[in-house]
Amino acid sequence: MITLNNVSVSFGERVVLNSLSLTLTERRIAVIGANGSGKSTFARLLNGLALPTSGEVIVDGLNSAKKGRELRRKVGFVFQNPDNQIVMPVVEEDLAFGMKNLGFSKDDIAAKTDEILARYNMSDLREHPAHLLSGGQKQLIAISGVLVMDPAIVVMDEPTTLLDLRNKRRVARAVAALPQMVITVTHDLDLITDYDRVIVIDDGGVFADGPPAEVIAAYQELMA
Ligand SMILES: Nc1ncnc2c1ncn2[C@@H]1O[C@H](COP(=O)(O)OP(=O)(O)OP(=O)(O)O)[C@@H](O)[C@H]1O
Repeated sequence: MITLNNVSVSFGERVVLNSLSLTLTERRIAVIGANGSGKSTFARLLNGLALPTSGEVIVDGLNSAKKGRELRRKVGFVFQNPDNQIVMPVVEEDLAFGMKNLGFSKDDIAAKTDEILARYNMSDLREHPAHLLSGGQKQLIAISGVLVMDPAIVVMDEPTTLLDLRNKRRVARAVAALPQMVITVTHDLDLITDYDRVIVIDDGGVFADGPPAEVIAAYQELMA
């Protein structure tokens, strides 16, 4: 469970999020809103990449301002641009990187690498140079690099922006099959029609919050 208690975030004079109080328990939660409305900032709060200027974020009992390391272990974060996430030159090295940092054994790393590449039909990419992957392959490898670390919660910041329709569907299927709680920031309204809850951020606050059909309709009206 994630709780935001009166969370505000300001950058200098600019108040990006203003006194948000939310409890997040659903398995699939989407966060939508206009460009610059504060969605990425909201996502980054959830694993301590961004800290509240005031108020607090509590994730399964961990206060983000005090337990940053533990929080980042618990909450996997998929960045919008996979080039910011893929850090090693070869696919299998990249997948191993996070696991090594967490102290996984060699056997465990090999088994998890095999499993995740097979799961997404990418076993033939194991020794592929990461910079030569297509945008969609990179996005899937970036997501895989987070999933192999077994986070309890997955936060994704626009995971389908670079993708063609086929790869969007691959990512949507991959996300649908995850056992974890997933929070997705997105402009891709097709991706979230099956979600449990959609939150619209606007003007620093929550404009709408509820099931996809009615919240997406309210958002479309707001943007009209
Ligand atoms: N580290 C930072 N320092 C200063 N300003 C920031 C910082 N991070 C975000 N902002 C500002 O906060 C506002 C919200 O940014 P954010 O990236 O959260 O929006 P977003 O809703 O994710 O936008 P988009 O849909 O365009 O990705 C923007 O005006 C941005 O310039």
